[in-house]
Amino acid sequence: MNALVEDLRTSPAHGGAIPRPVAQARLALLGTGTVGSAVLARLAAWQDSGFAPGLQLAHVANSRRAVDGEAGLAPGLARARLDGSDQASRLDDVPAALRGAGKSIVVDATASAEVAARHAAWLEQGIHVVTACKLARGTSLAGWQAVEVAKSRGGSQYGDAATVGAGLPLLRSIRDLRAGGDRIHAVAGVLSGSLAWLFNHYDGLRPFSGFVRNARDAGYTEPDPREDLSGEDVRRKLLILARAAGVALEQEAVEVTSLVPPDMAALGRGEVDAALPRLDPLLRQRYAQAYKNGEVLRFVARLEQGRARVGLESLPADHALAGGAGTDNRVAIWSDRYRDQPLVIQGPGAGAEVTAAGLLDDVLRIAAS
Ligand SMILES: NC(=O)C1=CN([C@@H]2O[C@H](COP(=O)(O)OP(=O)(O)OC[C@H]3O[C@@H](n4cnc5c(N)ncnc54)[C@H](O)[C@@H]3O)[C@@H](O)[C@H]2O)C=CC1
Ligand SMILES: N[C@@H](CC=O)C(=O)O
Repeated sequence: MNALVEDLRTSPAHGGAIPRPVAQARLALLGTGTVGSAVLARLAAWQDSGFAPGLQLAHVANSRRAVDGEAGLAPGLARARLDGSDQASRLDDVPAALRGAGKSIVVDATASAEVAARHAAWLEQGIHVVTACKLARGTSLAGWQAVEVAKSRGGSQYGDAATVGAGLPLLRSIRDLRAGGDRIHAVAGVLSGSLAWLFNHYDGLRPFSGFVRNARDAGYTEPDPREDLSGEDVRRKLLILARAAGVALEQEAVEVTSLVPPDMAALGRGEVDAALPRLDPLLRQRYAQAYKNGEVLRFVARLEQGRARVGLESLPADHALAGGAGTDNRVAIWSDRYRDQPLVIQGPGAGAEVTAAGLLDDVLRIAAS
C-alpha cells in the first residue's frame, strides 16, 4: 500500500466486512485451476465469517471429475472431495445438480470452448451464468447474439465482469454511460494483465521468455500463454467491450498483430515452454528501438472511428496509456460527456484473487436481484 495513503484497515472506523443477507442461490463451479481455486478460497473465507450465508455450493467440477452436494459442499473441503470423487465430469449433469430452492448460477472458471458453448442453453433454461471465460461473448458475433437472445428468453442474467479487466469496472462503466444516454466514441488501452506485467518488467537485458515463464507461473497468462502473446485474448476483450459499447463487430474486423512467430504458433501445447526463447530476438529489437527513442512498449487495444486494432506500440513514457504498474490495465473511454478528457480506469487486470472477486461480485448481484 502507498505510504502516503492511510491504510483504512487499521483505522478505528474500519468495521470489516458487513455480513450480507443474500437470497438463497445454488452454485455450480466449473474449473478448479488458478481462478476456480481462488473462488473456492473466497467462498470458504465468507463461510467462516458468516458473509453471504445464502450461497450454497451444489456442484464442483474440473475437466475430469465432479462432486455434488445436495445440502451444499463446504468450499474449503471441495477440492479434497473432488480429488477423491469417482463421479465423471459431465456438463449434462449441471442443471440437475442445481435443482432446488433459490436461484441457480453456473460459475465458469474454465478456458473451455465446450463449456462456453453451453452458456446460451443454460441461460435459456433460466440458469444464470457468471463467467471469467471470454469464449462465448468474445468470439463470433453470432455467439454474442445467442447469449443475448437466451438471456431474454430465459429471464436469466449473464455476469461477465471478470471477462475484461479481471473484474475492473470497465464493462459496467460503458453500460452505465449508455444507460445514461451517452454514445461511446472510442476506447483505447492496455487490456491484458499478463502483457502489462511483461512490458512493465522486461528490461531488454534478460530474456523476454524468462519473464513469460514468470507471468505464467504467477497465474496471469491464459493456460496457453500464446493466447496472450498472439493478441487473441486481447482481441476477445476488445470485442466484448465494443459490443457492450453498441458496436456489433465481427471478430475478423479486429486487426491483430501477434508477437508469436508462425513456427511457434503451429506447435502443440506441450512444446510451447521449450520454444519460448523464439520470442526473444523480436522483443529485444523492439525494446532497443523504443529505448533509443526514449519510449516504452505497451500492448494496446484501440477502437477508434469504427476501426479496431490490437498490437505492440512504442509510446512516450508520459503517454496517457503508458502509466500503471504490475498487471495494471489502463483504459480510456471517450463518450458524449467525456468528449475531450476521457474517463480513465486503471487497476490490476489479471490474477486469481481479483478475478475470483469479480466473479463473486456478479454472483452476489444476481443472487440479490
Ligand atoms: N488468470 C487470470 O488472471 C484470469 C483468467 N481469466 C479467465 O479465467 C479462466 C480460467 O483461467 P485459469 O484459472 O487461469 O485456467 P486453469 O487452466 O488454471 O484452470 C482451468 C480449469 O478448467 C477446468 N476445465 C476445463 N474443461 C472443463 C470442463 N469441461 N468442465 C469443468 N471444468 C473444466 C480445468 O480442469 C481446470 O480446473 C480462463 O477463461 C481465463 O481467460 C479471466 C480473468 C483473469
Ligand atoms: N490472460 C489474461 C487474464 C485475464 O483475462 C490477461 O493476461 O489479461
